[in-house]
Amino acid sequence: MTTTTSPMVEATGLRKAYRKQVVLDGVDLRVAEATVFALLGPNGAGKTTTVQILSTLIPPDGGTVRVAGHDLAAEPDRVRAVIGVTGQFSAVDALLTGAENLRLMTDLRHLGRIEGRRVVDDLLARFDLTDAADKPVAAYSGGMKRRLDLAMTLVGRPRLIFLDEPTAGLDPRSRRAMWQIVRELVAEGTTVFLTTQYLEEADHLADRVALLDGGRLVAEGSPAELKRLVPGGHVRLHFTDPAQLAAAAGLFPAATRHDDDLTLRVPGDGGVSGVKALLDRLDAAGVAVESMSLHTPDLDDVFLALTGHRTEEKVTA
Ligand SMILES: Nc1ncnc2c1ncn2[C@@H]1O[C@H](COP(=O)(O)OP(=O)(O)OP(=O)(O)O)[C@@H](O)[C@H]1O
Repeated sequence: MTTTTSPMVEATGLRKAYRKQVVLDGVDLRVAEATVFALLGPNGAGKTTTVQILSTLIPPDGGTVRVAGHDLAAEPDRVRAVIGVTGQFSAVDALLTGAENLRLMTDLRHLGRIEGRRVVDDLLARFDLTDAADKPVAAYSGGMKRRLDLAMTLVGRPRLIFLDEPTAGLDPRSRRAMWQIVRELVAEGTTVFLTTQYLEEADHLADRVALLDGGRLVAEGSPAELKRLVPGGHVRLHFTDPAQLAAAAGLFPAATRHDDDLTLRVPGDGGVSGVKALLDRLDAAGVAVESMSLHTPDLDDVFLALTGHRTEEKVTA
């Protein structure tokens, strides 16, 4: 893995408003080379706007950005030369075949016939599209289209790739295939800037995660660091008899009791020894528990704790 002192992306005080609606309200970002950075946030949080600014598609109202050491405002062409963008602004032409789409990209890059063909064949094979190479993209599945989109971006050998919600709407298998491709790219030294609404995706893929809400970053860190921001997990005990719930609540003073649904939340990390000790105590006291469930904090809990809502919720402006 490559390490450099200067980050691949460095944004300071990014601001953007549409009329009176402030979309980005002073956002600072640093993305190290050959890492995955995930920008999380609910619908309308400003993720796509951030990607559009960082990839030179729209100008910010304020703030400075450097990409691979180049100032975005002063040297946009140099920035464009090192980046690739895929996702919501897909360049894939549905009427052409997968191979034709890729050839279009190699022609745009003036790769020449022989080199162009080699690159197309390599990318088709790498993205598991060789069998579908001569089919029109209109007949591709969602996962195949995303893979082709990313393959087209790679023709330009970008050092930094923006993936805007790369697995939205994909089935779990296609999602995992995309994650594997991203990991391989990063292992080769590519930097990936990802936006996603899926916290699980960020958890699996990202070295650093930033949570965007209301135009500001509310937290930034590795998935593990962010999870440590929220209180630990708990064991939830379910009862059928209010008297049994009361008895259990007496055993665990730190627990939170919910009389409406007859549950007791006992703080704990969900580890085997802690759960066993808890069950042993209930058993020794002769308390009858109907069922139990374990809950460990995930990024969803972090987001909820920091913003008061979950990422899937629609934010109304
Ligand atoms: N060209 C535009 N003109 C006016 N408002 C815009 C424009 N582009 C984006 N917005 C508004 O800015 C806000 C942020 O949009 P953006 O697309 O960046 O959010 P997002 O986090 O990417 O959301 P999603 O997950 O839905 O893509 C939204 O309220 C959107 O309506």
